[in-house]
Amino acid sequence: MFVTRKWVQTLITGFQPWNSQPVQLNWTRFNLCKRVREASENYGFFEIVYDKIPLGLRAEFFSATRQLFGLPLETQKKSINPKPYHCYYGQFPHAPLYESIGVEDASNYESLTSFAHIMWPDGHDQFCNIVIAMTLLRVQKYSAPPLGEYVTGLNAHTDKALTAILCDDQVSGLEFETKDGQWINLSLPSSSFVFIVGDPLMAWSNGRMHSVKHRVMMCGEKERYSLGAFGVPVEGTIIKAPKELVDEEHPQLFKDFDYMDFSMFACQRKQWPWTQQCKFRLLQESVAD
Ligand SMILES: O=C(O)CCC(=O)C(=O)O
Ligand SMILES: [Fe+2]
Repeated sequence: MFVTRKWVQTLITGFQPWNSQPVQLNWTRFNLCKRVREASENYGFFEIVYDKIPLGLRAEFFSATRQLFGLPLETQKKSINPKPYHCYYGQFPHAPLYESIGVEDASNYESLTSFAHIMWPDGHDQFCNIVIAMTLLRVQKYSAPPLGEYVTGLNAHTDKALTAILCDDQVSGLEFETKDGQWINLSLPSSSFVFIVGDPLMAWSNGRMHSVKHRVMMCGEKERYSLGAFGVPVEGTIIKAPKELVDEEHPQLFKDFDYMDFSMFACQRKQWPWTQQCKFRLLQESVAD
């Protein structure tokens, strides 16, 4: 499953701009785009039911993920990448249960095999074949909390990627904050994924889409693994609200900004993964003259 530029553009063209006629799409597609847009505006996340990935492959994927996190810590830390969120993260005092490993360009076999060679001296064909069939950018592990406790696995934050598509190994824990301030737990069926609107998509849509605050809370005896395919624009991408979404009634909320500058800015401030600080301020500061 890929989050392609075209796919994200479909979301954008699914908008019915305030000042023009609906985009000409066939009726089913138009309705789907409308529902995606409404969910993105009202909730900032929605469930994708996609049963084309065999459950066995999903299970194999999480077993490969367990193998990866089972490697010595020094090995996991070897995948160095200067780009934010693209390497090993973990051992944070604020989130002791949390660890993650990012793989850049994971749908590309060559970059995947070079990652596997860093992790395992002889490479790991099986790992690569499983991952390529799923596509990923980051895998997360949350250790089980102390018995009987309900503990934060990942603090509340909004995503700095354009979009995220997540699934887990059927150990629930992902929670979303609704617009009226309630936290709701999402237990995903094994054939589903969740789509999340990130801050840049919120800025790109001139504030129409809602970059929803979410967190991971852990309870019970099981550790939890999740997979996140994050939509990261190519270097040099400028996030700029389309003119159709800007008018007198809806002035441009954010200055145009370079995605990579924003991502570096968010990461350098060591906000991640605790970026619940007002995203508007973060975006505005990052693009300030
Ligand atoms: O592990 C999860 O389900 C959530 C991960 C997440 O929100 C993130 O990595 O930004
Ligand atoms: Fe997130």
